[in-house]
Amino acid sequence: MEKLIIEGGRPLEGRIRVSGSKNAALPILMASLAVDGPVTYTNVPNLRDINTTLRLLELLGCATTFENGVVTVTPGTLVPEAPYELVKTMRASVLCLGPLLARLCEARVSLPGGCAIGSRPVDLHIKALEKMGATFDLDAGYIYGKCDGLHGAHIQFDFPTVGGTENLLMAAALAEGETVLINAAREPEVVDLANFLIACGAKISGHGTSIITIEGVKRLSGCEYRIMPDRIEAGTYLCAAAITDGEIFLEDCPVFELEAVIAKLREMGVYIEEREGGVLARRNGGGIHGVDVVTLPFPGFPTDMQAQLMALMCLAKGSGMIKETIFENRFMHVQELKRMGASITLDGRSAMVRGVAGLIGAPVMASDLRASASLVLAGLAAEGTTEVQRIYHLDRGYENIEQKLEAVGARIRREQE
Ligand SMILES: CC(=O)N[C@H]1[C@@H](OP(=O)(O)OP(=O)(O)OC[C@H]2O[C@@H](n3ccc(=O)[nH]c3=O)[C@H](O)[C@@H]2O)O[C@H](CO)[C@@H](O)[C@@H]1O
Ligand SMILES: C=C(OP(=O)(O)O)C(=O)O
Repeated sequence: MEKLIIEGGRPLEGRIRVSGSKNAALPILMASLAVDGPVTYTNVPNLRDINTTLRLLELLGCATTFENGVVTVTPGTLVPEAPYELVKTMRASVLCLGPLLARLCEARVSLPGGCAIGSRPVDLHIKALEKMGATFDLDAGYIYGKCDGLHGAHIQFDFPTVGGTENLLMAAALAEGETVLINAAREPEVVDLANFLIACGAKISGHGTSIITIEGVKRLSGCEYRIMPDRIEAGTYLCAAAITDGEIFLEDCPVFELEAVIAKLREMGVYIEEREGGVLARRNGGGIHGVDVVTLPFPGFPTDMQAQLMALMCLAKGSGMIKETIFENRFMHVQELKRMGASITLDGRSAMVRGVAGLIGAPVMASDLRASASLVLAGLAAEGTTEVQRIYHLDRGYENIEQKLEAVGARIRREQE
C-alpha cells in the first residue's frame, strides 16, 4: 500500500489544469454498451476507476484502448454478466444494467453493496426498469434482470437519484416509445451523459431539468465525445488555494457546474474570479469565516465537496455547521481531522466545526475518496509532516494529484507504507 507524505505550511501558487470528470466519464464509458459502433472519448482522466471500467467493458465483450486521455471502445459480442470482483471495487459498475437490458434483454450484475460512506441501494433503478417491462430476481448477490424488450414509461423517482437517472437514460434511449423521467437528477454529469447519447443519435430533451423525455430509437451509432471537466477536482483545488493562503489559476474549470461551491467559498472570504480559460482563487485579504452548509442534489452544495470544505472550515474564524443529507456515513474524515488538531463535534448527520488557529501534521488514515482529499488539504495547511495512509481511495478520483500539487509548490511525495 502507498501513502502520501506532505510537508505542510507552504502557500500554493501557480496553474493547475482540471482533468476530465470521473463521475461523468464512468457512466458515459458504460453507455458504450448501448452503442452499436466504435466510440472515441477524449479528456478521459487516468484513474483507477476508469481502468476498472475498461476491464469491465472488456469482460462484457468490448475491445478498449486508453492512451493520453483518449479511450476507444469497440463493442463486440456482448456478454450479460458483471462479476462481483469488479463491481465491489466500483459502485458505478451497476450502470451497465440499463444498457445491457436494452441491448441483450438480460443482465446479471452483482449488487454493489455498501461502502465506507453508507449503503448504496439501487432499488430506485430496479423499480424504474420494472416499469419499462423488466423483471428481476436476486441470485447469490447478483440481480438478474430480463425482459422481452423494454418499453417507454412514465417514471416518478422518489428521490432524484443520479445513478438511477443515468441507468434509465441509457435503457430508455433504446426502448420502444417514449419515457418520461420525473424528479430526475439534474447533476451536470447526467447532462453530459445525455449529451453523449444525443451525439450517438438518441432523442432526449429536458436533461438538466427535473423532467427528462426520451423517445427511444432503434440503434445508437458511434461518435467522438469530450468528457466534461471534473467539478469536484476543481472545487478541491479551489480549497487548496484558500487553505494554504496561496493563489491558484485553474485551467478548464467549470463555473456554472460549481456555482454552489463557489458561492460558499466566497461567503467564507475566498476571492474567486472567472477569467478567460479558467478561474483564479485566493484569499480575500483576510482570513476564512465559518459558514453553514447543507449537502443537497444539484444545484445544491454537492456531497462530494463536503469533506474538502470541512478541512477548510477547520481553519476558519468562528464556527459553522455542516449537514450531510445524501449519505448517512460521510463523516469518516472527522476523527482524522481531529487528530490534526481540528475542533469538530458530530451529532448524527451534522458536524459543528469550530475554527482553530492552526493544524498540526500527523499520520492519518484515508477511509474514502473525498475524505482522503480533505486530509490532503489539511496536510497542505498543517505545520509539520502529515502522512496520509491508504491513498488507493484517492487514486480512484484524482489524476496525478501529487504532480499537480508539486507543480504549484507543495512538498508532497508518495511512498510505500
Ligand atoms: C444526489 C447525489 O448527490 N448523488 C451523488 C451520489 O450519486 P449515486 O448515483 O451514487 O447516488 P444516488 O444519487 O443514486 O443516491 C443518492 C441518495 O439516494 C439513495 N438511493 C439511491 C438509489 C436508490 O436506488 N435508492 C436510494 O435509496 C442513496 O442511498 C442516497 O442517499 O454519489 C455520487 C458519488 O459520491 C455523487 O457524485 C452524486 O452526486
Ligand atoms: C463517492 C464517490 O464516488 P463513487 O460513487 O464512485 O463511490 C465520489 O466521487 O465522491
